[in-house]
Amino acid sequence: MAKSAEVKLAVFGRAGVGKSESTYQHQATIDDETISMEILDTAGQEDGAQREGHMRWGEGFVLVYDITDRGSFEDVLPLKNVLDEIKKPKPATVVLVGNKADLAHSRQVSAEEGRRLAAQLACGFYECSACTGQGRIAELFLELGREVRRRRLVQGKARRRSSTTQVKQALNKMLTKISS
Ligand SMILES: Nc1nc2c(ncn2[C@@H]2O[C@H](COP(=O)(O)OP(=O)(O)OP(=O)(O)O)[C@@H](O)[C@H]2O)c(=O)[nH]1
Repeated sequence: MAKSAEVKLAVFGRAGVGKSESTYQHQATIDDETISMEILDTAGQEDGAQREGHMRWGEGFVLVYDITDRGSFEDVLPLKNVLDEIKKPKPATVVLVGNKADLAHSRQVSAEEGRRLAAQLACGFYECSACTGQGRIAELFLELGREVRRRRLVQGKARRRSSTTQVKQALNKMLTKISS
């Protein structure tokens, strides 16, 4: 089996949306590679400095709202904007989760609205219930872990390419000096 990778994921969302209930997955196998995920369950009430520290720490973020609480849904976009600001120049890697899907009778946010927001954020979307286990909770962590890993590889390659270009430029300069 290939060597294991560590992916740091953090779960964000307004207090009471069900972050603690949904945070349980710690290890998963992706494409024959065991990926160990360190998952941070942030508190909805944490102060600015704490929140910023957690945002810097995480490589991938689960943005949770409660389908019975429209305010928690409206919190998502500003939260993503703060994450993007902290993760500049790359956008933050996120997945959107509408929790408490078992409380459909009290629903304030439709699944379609959730899907539309996910399309706007260019991320995956899941509706689930941390209480009943409804929805693909394990899969959403997998998707996020996989995406973090994919972006890390792409960025690593880009960094390697840019350092190769710098070496080539330096060699060209030296050669130009020598030949002049
Ligand atoms: N019906 C239902 N209740 C849920 C679900 N998920 C969480 N809850 C309940 O919602 C309440 C808040 O859940 P928590 O997981 O503590 O919420 P949290 O987002 O971690 O809250 P903070 O730690 O304050 O930020 C608890 O009473 C949970 O049992 C769910 O999927 N369905």
